[in-house]
Amino acid sequence: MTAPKTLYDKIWDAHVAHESEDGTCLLYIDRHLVHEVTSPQAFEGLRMAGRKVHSPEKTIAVPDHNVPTTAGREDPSQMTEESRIQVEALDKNAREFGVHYYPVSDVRQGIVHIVGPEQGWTLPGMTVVCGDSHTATHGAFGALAHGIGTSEVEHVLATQTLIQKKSKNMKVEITGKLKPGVTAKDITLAVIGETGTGGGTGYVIEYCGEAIRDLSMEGRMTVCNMAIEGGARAGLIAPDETTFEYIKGRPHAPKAGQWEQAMEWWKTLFTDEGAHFDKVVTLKGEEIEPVVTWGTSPEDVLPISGVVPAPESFKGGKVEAAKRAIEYMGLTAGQKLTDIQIDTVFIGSCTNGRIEDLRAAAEILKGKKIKDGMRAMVVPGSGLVRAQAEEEGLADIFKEAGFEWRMAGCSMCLAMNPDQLSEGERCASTSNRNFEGRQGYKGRTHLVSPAMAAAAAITGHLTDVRDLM
Ligand SMILES: CC(C)[C@H](C(=O)O)[C@@H](O)C(=O)O
Ligand code: SF4
Repeated sequence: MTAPKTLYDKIWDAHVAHESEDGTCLLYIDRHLVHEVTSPQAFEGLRMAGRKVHSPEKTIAVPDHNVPTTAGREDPSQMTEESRIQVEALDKNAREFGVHYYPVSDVRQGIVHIVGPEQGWTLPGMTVVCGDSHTATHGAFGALAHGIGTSEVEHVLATQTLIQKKSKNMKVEITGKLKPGVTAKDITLAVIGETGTGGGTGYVIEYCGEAIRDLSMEGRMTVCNMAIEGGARAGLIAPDETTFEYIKGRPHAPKAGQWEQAMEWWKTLFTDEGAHFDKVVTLKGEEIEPVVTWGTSPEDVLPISGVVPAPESFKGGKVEAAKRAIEYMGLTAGQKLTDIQIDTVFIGSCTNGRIEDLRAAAEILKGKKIKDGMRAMVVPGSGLVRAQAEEEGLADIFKEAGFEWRMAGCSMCLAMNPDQLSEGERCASTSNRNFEGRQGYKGRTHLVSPAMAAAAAITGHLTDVRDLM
């Protein structure tokens, strides 16, 4: 009998094309997602070497980071020079090298990590890479998915392989049931609050347990999306009926005839009884509260009922970091989190820009208005999410509440397009990073779930969404 394997071991073993004595491997890559920020030099490298894209049929390109989200955005004059150059380069490269391409004018355009699963490109047991750290999102399907650098993008374009060393196995188990008002975003933030941003360094995380099994595919994507903020190479979840159900019928999913064969492989994708994990973290689902970040690192997580911590309550170098974070965020130690006033709300990003996220926010906003003076925007993760939300009447709920209803893109998640915070503005954001200046120069970010973002938009301060339910 062979030794029991983890899900990660199984996917890894199935993709190793060559292994060197020092353990460095050449991995076969099933899907390569490409966006405009990290690909221009890679394509240019190919061009200069006179090479072609090895597997254009496995390469998917979509502009997302720089694209404006307002009407008339096809007009290049809406972008800064730098943004325009990147978007135009992707357009030229995608067409010239013949890869799958969803330009801004295509309703399927959106954030690469939302478009991939939506179109059925991401499937269980695959290796998926992209020149983007949030590629971890695709791990929700039981795929080994992670970010790569621009020189690796060029390598994958040219060879459909990647040089990698294997990470260690980590298990994150969320037992039991979540309480009402607690979501996948709260799980993933709570895990980072527990492990810290370095807790996953050197590991691939497998998320498991009843609370994970109970999540929809979209919730699972939210969880895996932030594996990277926990420091992990990738995050993954074993596929099950929820996964297969989601995939079936998507444009690039296996068709009738091929489906059964695919399922044979997919059904083997679970961690064997007794397989070894190098690290295990367990959280009780029923103990997770709706959470927010108070500082400038995704690990600065607290239940919404908490107070801004005293820097002295931290250890070692963290004391100084906490002092700086509190100062940057314009807060005082001991201040109740629910007393923090918010002036901007951003609902979107590859963490929380899917239809269920919009439904969750709309559910809270229905028939209500956002606080006077509040700037609030919804940026659907793809054109198809946007269309679906319009069809379901969610767009009307957002607009009637006072939200701006935008076109798809990364938007204020990292402010590479015109959607930015101005100095000192404070945002409740459904994105994944609260770094200094991430959403605009000297802007301040509190990471929350979509329902919590909606609650803050109504009250004008960080709010326990359960008070509005
Ligand atoms: C621009 C891109 C390389 C970057 C990433 O890799 O994550 C961005 O998507 C982000 O979220 O910060
Ligand atoms: S939505 Fe944000 S986190 Fe996701 S890819 Fe875009 S910039 Fe990165």
